[in-house]
Amino acid sequence: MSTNHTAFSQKLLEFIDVCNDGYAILTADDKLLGCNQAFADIFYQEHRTMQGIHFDELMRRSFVERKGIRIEAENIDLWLHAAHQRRRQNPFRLFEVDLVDGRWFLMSEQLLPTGEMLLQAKEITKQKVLEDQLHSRVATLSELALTDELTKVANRRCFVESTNTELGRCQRQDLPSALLLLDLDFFKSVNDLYGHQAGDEVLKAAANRIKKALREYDIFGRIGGEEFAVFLSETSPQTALQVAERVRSLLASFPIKAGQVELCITVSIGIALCKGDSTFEDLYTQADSALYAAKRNGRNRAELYKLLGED
Ligand SMILES: Nc1nc2c(ncn2[C@@H]2O[C@H](COP(=O)(O)OP(=O)(O)OP(=O)(O)O)[C@@H](O)[C@H]2O)c(=O)[nH]1
Repeated sequence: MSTNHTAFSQKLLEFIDVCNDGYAILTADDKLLGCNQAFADIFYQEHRTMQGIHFDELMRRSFVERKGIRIEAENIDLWLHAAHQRRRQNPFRLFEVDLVDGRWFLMSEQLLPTGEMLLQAKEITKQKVLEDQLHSRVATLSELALTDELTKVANRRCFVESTNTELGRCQRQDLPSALLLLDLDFFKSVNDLYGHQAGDEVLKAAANRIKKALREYDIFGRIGGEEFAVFLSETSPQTALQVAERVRSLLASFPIKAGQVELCITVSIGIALCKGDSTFEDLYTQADSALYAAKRNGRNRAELYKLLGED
């Protein structure tokens, strides 16, 4: 080795000693040849005491002492087995790890043809925290864009989009489906007699109660002031009628508490059955016309849209 080379290696070691990034070298049989203190800090260890430790042993310590690398596994042997499937497969590998104490590191593994490995660990906790905040902000914004603020059920846009997707699927697979439009009866008088806030309470409670009468996979949304809608995919006409009746009777069965008062609230429902290539707009118009009939025929009832001449 030339003098210059030796000087370079010596300087490199000095830099590595004070570097914020962790450095470690593993032998071909996976034992720690040496590391700097920044690397040892990941494992809460003193770098001089780490020499000769096998990679597996280092991971076992993290697992047992719950210090260092976060290892979410029931069985460390299985975890090590999976880790060895990923390690030493390519000359270079980059991956992120998180620690039990919440820190995050970007790790790189560089393999020499001899099988020795250089590990570099760069702390990326700040970037990860910002990334997390950004993700949760995006999630909140998407949720706000799709959810009705008052009742927390799907808003009109979300309902229409989801229904269009499901309607298309049912039509492609030739499955029956139905659209229900629900409108609370004489709701204006709730506002007029007890105030807008009581009206809001009624809307929230009614939405909750309607949801209880539905199946997990039914699409339910608030599509206007006191108007809700339900799309029932893979549902026969008989079942659609039963669901509408279940919703109607559950709402009428006991009063809704709104502040100091208890109010008897009922709902009128219009039902449209999907036929052939009906669009959402077709179904909506038909359900709306059936809803109008339900109101006209005395409210607190469900009506099925029928074409002229149908039974
Ligand atoms: N409190 C409250 N009221 C709302 C909201 N959105 C719409 N409304 C009210 O809902 C009422 C709807 O009344 P109408 O469409 O006249 O019908 P109705 O009194 O329910 O009578 P029918 O539908 O014919 O049985 C109006 O008074 C709206 O102001 C809301 O978010 N909160």
